[in-house]
Amino acid sequence: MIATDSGLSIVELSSLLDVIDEPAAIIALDYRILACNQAYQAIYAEGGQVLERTCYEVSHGYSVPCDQAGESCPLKRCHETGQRQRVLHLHNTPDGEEHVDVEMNPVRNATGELVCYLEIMHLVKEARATPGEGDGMVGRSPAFNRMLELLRRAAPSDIAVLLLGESGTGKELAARAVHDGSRRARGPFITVECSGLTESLFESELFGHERGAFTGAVGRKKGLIEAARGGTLFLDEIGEIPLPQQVKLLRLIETGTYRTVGGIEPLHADFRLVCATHRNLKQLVAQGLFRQDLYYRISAFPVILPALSDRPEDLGLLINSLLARIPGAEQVSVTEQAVKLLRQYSFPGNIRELRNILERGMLLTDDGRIGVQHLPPECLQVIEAGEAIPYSGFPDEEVIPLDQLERYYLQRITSRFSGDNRSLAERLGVSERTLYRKLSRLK
Ligand SMILES: Nc1ncnc2c1ncn2[C@@H]1O[C@H](COP(=O)(O)OP(=O)(O)OP(=O)(O)O)[C@@H](O)[C@H]1O
Repeated sequence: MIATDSGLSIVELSSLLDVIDEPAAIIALDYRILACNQAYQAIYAEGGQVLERTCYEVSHGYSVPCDQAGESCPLKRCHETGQRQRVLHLHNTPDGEEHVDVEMNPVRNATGELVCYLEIMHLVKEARATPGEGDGMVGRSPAFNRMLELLRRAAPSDIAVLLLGESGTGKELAARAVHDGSRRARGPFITVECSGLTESLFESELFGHERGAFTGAVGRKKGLIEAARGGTLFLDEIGEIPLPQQVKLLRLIETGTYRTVGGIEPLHADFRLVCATHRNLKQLVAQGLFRQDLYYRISAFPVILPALSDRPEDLGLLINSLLARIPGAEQVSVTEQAVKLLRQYSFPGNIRELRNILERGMLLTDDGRIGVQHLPPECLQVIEAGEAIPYSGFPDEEVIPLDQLERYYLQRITSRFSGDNRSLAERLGVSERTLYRKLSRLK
């Protein structure tokens, strides 16, 4: 059809698409693939043929269009709006299902009538949906995908991104993803850990200092702003910066210039700003602990990182990915029962805590299988509505050492028992001294 309209054969059209580096295809109004480039063929054909098959079948293995399979369909949205559409999808690739940023463009004839679509697949390198090599983000849950889509939208521009999320949710990895997806990706990525920086240290670290600027300044020192030239400056834990330093930061962001400590000449800064905090910045502003003007400067594009408990679908993937990344844990696995128990745990320390649990479990297991008995006691409680309730389903097939069982039980009973330790000891049939000794082992 399109080939006839344009006078080009399918072969010519496909070779025309080869000028596009990424996988690209011409899709008919009825979802059939009319032509595609070699990059598309390499990813989606798997040695077979893709022409005349539907895009949803080739990309997802679906028998119906994406919108009928519970996903947003860029083709349908393109048809409805007449505009270019971009959506993040999980697609079948030779490496398994991976994130793809799908761009759907309308193609019109001389009278302005929509005749087909040009689909370009931007492969997402900043995140993986299958366990594999590398140290970037992994995830495929709806909450993770929404966050990834926002990061990808923000990345190409120089807009200031503010990453908000609990500790251990992956804010540093997200900051890296913004950098890697930006036009500054070849430039430096400089992290500044803001908590614990005193006023003088803050200035000399950030701005650098001249020789003799203060006692001990024996030579000129390059500041982190200079180090970040042409790249990204990542200010981690920005909520911890005291007010006097906030003024200096604001001046830098507003004017784009700074002076080294002891220096006279104003220097031009050239960085993209990404900030992160686990604090509620708006609340800090209301309490007068964070400057409102600085808040608006750094929060042009806020992105909330989901807590691990908000992305339960990712737990298995994260476990496998983290095990592949922990040195020496490549051959280690987690038993089904232990995974079941982890699924019920709330992970207040998020992915960092999961990583710690796996590292610890790896050291405790002798046979390379992390079982229930290798999990820390806090995982053996189901947390519901903020209150600890006992986990009652100990698996029959895994032997739990009795002293661990005692610890679980003591932990559980002390959080629920309303009386004092004397009456608890009495009910447990031990002396108060014995109870104290046992309780002190829990800490
Ligand atoms: N999506 C993810 N996929 C794989 N690993 C992750 C992911 N998110 C976080 N991690 C891992 O979890 C750990 C904590 O991540 P990170 O330091 O980025 O968290 P954070 O939010 O910056 O924490 P904090 O606020 O305490 O600084 C790191 O080991 C990181 O590699």
